[in-house]
Amino acid sequence: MGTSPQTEHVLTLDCPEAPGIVHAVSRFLLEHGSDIIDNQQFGDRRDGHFFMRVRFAATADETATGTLRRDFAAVAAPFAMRWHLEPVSTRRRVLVMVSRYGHCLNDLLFRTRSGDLPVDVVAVVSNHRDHEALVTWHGIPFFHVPVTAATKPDAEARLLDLVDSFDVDLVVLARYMQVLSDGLCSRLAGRAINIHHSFLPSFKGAKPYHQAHERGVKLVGATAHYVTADLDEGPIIAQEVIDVDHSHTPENLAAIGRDAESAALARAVRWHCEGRVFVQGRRTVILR
Ligand SMILES: Nc1nc2c(c(=O)[nH]1)N[C@@H](CN(C=O)c1ccc(C(=O)N[C@@H](CCC(=O)O)C(=O)O)cc1)CN2
Repeated sequence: MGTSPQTEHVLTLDCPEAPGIVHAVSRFLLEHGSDIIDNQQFGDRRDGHFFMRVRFAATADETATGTLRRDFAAVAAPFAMRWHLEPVSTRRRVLVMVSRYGHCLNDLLFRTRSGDLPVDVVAVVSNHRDHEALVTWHGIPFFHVPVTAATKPDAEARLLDLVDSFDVDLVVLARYMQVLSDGLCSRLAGRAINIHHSFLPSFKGAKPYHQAHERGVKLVGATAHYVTADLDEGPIIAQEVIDVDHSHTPENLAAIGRDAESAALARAVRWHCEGRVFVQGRRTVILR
């Protein structure tokens, strides 16, 4: 359409299935002089729910996003839509939590530093000091928050203070080996992603590689999922698997698994931050 400068936005929405949803969205964009760049949608026939993600270019003036949001609210209401409209350039603010194993943290920091992952890691929290030097080298604030059964409530209150003070959009558990309380999980619902070092639902809990070795599996893997109060039960976002064989010890499996963990977690963080992930009960819909 126009040649005037444009700003790219992403509109994500979900609502009960109904006639005219796509028509209403495309008419709204046409009336606001916008070009659709790409569009993904899914209508779940089993539960009658509809999901949509549209990337579009709108006229680039500073009021564009506010105007689009104000006007889209009127389009969304009749369909009872849940929706978000965000400039593509918005970089999500991420707080990473880690314990002793640093491979997923290191991978996330490298990907964000190299521009591969469009997020800002604004803080790192750990119950150990192992990775303080790495995080400080990246110029990111590091917070040592030790956790014992007695100190867990204070530790979790400290984490929530940091989430608020750093205006965090997403908490990433990059091999953080403490179980979060029900209360913390509900405060972080839909904005905390964990990497579990197995191909769920197999080998939940601690020491999945030993469980895998004992069972004699031929694939090991990793699962990135939203954190819920039920350990390792959260909606799955991304999974990765790697071939293994009888010659691999549990330590070999853990070493092989590190690549799967880093890859699955980075993909889950990217998709979440690009607005591609919709939670539907215990499951997710990924529009990509
Ligand atoms: N509420 C939740 N908290 C956490 C989840 C989750 O799914 N829901 N995932 C874990 C990560 N994790 C597996 O992916 C995991 C971490 C820790 C344990 C565990 O049994 N921890 C022991 C302590 C271990 C230690 O101190 O090293 C415990 O907490 O008693 C199991 C699975 C992150 N949190």
